Amino acid sequence: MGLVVSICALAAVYWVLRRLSRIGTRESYLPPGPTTTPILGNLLAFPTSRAHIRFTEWAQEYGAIFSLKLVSNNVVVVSSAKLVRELDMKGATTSDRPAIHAAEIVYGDYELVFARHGTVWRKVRRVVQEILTAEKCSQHLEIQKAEASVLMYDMLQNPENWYTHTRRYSGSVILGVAFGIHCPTYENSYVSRVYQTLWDWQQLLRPGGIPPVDIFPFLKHIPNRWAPWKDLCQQIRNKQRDLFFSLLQVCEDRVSTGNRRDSFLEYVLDRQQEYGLDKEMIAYIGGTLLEAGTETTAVNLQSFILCMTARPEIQRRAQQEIDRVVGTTRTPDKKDLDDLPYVRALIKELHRYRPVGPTAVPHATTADERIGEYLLPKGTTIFVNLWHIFRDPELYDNPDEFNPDRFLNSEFGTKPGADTTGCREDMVFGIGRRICPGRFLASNAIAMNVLNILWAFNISPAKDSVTGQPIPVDINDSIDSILLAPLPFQCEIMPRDEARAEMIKSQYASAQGVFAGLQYTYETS
Ligand code: HEM
Repeated sequence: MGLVVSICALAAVYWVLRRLSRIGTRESYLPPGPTTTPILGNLLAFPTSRAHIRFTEWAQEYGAIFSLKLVSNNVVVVSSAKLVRELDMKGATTSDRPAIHAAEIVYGDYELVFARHGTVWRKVRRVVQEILTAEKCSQHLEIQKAEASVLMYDMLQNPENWYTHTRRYSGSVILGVAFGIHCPTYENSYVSRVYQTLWDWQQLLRPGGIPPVDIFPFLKHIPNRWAPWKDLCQQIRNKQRDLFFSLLQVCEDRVSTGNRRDSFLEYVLDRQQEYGLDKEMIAYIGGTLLEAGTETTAVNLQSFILCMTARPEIQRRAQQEIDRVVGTTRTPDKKDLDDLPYVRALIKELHRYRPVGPTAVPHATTADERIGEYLLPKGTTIFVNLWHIFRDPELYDNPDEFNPDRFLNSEFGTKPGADTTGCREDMVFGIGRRICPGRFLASNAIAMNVLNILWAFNISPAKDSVTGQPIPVDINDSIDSILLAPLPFQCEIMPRDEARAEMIKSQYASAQGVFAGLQYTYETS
């Protein structure tokens, strides 16, 4: 009897050890990837910053699809347009988000960007998609145009603060179209509150921002007194809710008093029953638009200024084209873009060269799915490495060069003979069913401001105060964050002539008429 017990005990130990030894080991059906270590897999090798660069190095070594084991979690990184097309087509099983415990605490399941694939996501996504169609966004072009006039005026009056002006601009546009609010300044405004909460949230989301609870779920159960990050999540949640619900209140008051501003949120409140939304969902719809639309658009503009500072000859060529079509007696209009092929190509090249989200937002599978020749089990996290796709030497000649001409020579900027399967113009906005619903609003913003800024200003490197020599900018510079934002840098922004400066001032004055219909705010609370 004793012998039987001993054999059983040994067998149990052997079984446990075998199971343990498999943890962290890559299964044969997964795509290849860097060598794993027992239990941890690739956890220690997972990049803690600028993931797109490390992912690109791995793609060069292991191919267009590779995998990482984070203990028992599977992560797959896709780095080719062809495979993105497969993801686009297999949206039914690849549209979830990975479970992120911090996001669960901060947002519950209400914030669209992080929401898991389920009833709430479907309901909210439908509404957001409906209010952000190209047609609905065109009804708000007046606000976007007026805000773009303010951006030009701010750059004229106070060019050294151009970085903050782009932030005010993008925040105030969303506040205008979503809530009917105009923020004339960055400081002490709703916009700076949005940036503060976004910053806190991104610090928390960074690898190492909190203990790895998503990989070691038992960490979730550590009592609050030993887990200060739980408090931090709660504080961010409280700050966000204060902001989201105070903005909702503004719109509810308008609806109830009839003092309307025709904003998205008023539209949603009117259809609350039809859409089956509760108050919580509506508040988070507004909050999501604000958080997802503000920094992304500003970063896009900041990258534009960076590229123009670094490449004056491209700037001149675009200005010459605009001058031929628009002239000097009026400011540009978005419709002018139809007659400006080089400027259109410049915008496409900007998205390729500096994608706002170089690894997009990770998706996750809701069922076992085949991508390429591999099996991705249910629950696999999928990153799309846009950075590598847009620098794929099989697709692009000299991919590290900022060169709008490539988009004049072919639809997707690709080199002659390249296989363009899966290439699409809006890939920078994401994949499949989760594609960015704000892409029409964002595209209007970039078009208007690129036209305005090139028409109005000459942008050049700042001069060293002692030597008078231009201070070169690093076109690859970026803040270490999920978005590829340039670090704030100095440049000279000068009106191209006095007549244009006067026109900027008069357009700014006319824009005040548009804002008169909106609620002004310097609100901080
Ligand atoms: C240049 C500007 C922008 C870029 C490059 C951008 C890019 C992206 C990307 C890559 C995603 C993830 C898509 C995916 O998971 O496959 C996304 C999601 C999202 N974006 Fe944008 N975005 C921009 C502006 C905006 C604006 C202006 C808004 C709204 C006003 C917005 C709202 C959203 C929302 C709500 C989601 C989450 C969609 C979901 O998960 O279902 N974005 N965006």
